[in-house]
Amino acid sequence: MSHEKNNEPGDGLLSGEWPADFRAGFTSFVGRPNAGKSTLTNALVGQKIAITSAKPQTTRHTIRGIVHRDDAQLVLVDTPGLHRPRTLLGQRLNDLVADTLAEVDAIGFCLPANEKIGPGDRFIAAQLAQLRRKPIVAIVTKSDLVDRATLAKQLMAVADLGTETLGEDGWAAVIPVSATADFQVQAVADVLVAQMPLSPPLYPGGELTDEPEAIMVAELIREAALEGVRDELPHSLAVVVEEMIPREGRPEDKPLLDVHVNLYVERSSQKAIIIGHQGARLRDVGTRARKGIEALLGTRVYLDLHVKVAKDWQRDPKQLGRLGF
Ligand SMILES: Nc1nc2c(ncn2[C@@H]2O[C@H](COP(=O)(O)OP(=O)(O)OP(=O)(O)O)[C@@H](O)[C@H]2O)c(=O)[nH]1
Repeated sequence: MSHEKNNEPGDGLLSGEWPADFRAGFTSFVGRPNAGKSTLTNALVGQKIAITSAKPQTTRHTIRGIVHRDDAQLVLVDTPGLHRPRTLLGQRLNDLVADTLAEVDAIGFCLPANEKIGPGDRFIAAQLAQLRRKPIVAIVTKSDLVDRATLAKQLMAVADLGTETLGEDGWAAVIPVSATADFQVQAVADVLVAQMPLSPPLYPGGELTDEPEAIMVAELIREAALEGVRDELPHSLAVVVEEMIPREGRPEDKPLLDVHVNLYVERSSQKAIIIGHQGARLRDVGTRARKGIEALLGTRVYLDLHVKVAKDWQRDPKQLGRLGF
């Protein structure tokens, strides 16, 4: 048997056979809030997993998507927006980011094509410079939003930022992409794969995420709950899946999963927003989230949502611990 194509993509862990030049490893996207990290992750993985939104810092959990290819496996660790700590929550997020980055094989630093390099980007670049000798690929996102000349200028400016912060060698590569227009998405994967070590596949094929199902369920609910009210509730919503248990006494071919979930907000005014007039909005959120969860888990779901007020949870270490941060 030739050793190039003797396995399903990523199935090597089970079959014990993979090409000698197979590469596998971890990578993580960093960048200012809204830089396009989640959208790029989704485009690469080909399934909607990470939350995307028009508002900054919605990605609170580290979510991995896996790109399976015949020649490589790229495990994407989606970090929250690296930003200057303001609240305690911000501090925790930054610790999480630093821990995550120390473990990955390469970093993709996302900078939007349509925004001038700013202090936020420089701050992140300076942080990345401290992770000595970790390959960093500069990814110029949203390139569909600018014309060629502007894109060329931005690529130069980004390259300059690399040599300013990392010294002569600068970034491992600079590459433009548009995740929404499907421009250069494969090229980004190629560039990142080139930075991965030679390694057998790390995960069996077909596995799209390494995240506990509960976290993905929580993300789906959070996304549904924020829809249309992001302006009122951008950062003050935490979703905790308390329980996911198969309903007893169901026929084998018609299982039902009971999912009990608490949504935490900071103020009772926010609770009212989530719930809506006579609970209409919450019912709607439940219906939409349930469809997503059923699609994700492949089983029928009974979704039980409760909204609770946890005062100032972003600043209270005890609350943060309870909410899983
Ligand atoms: N036109 C265009 N818009 C994009 C592209 N990629 C992302 N966006 C938009 O930019 C916004 C932010 O994208 P996200 O992927 O959520 O950004 P993020 O970096 O993950 O943001 P945080 O989670 O806040 O850190 C969303 O409204 C996206 O639809 C792109 O390639 N082209």
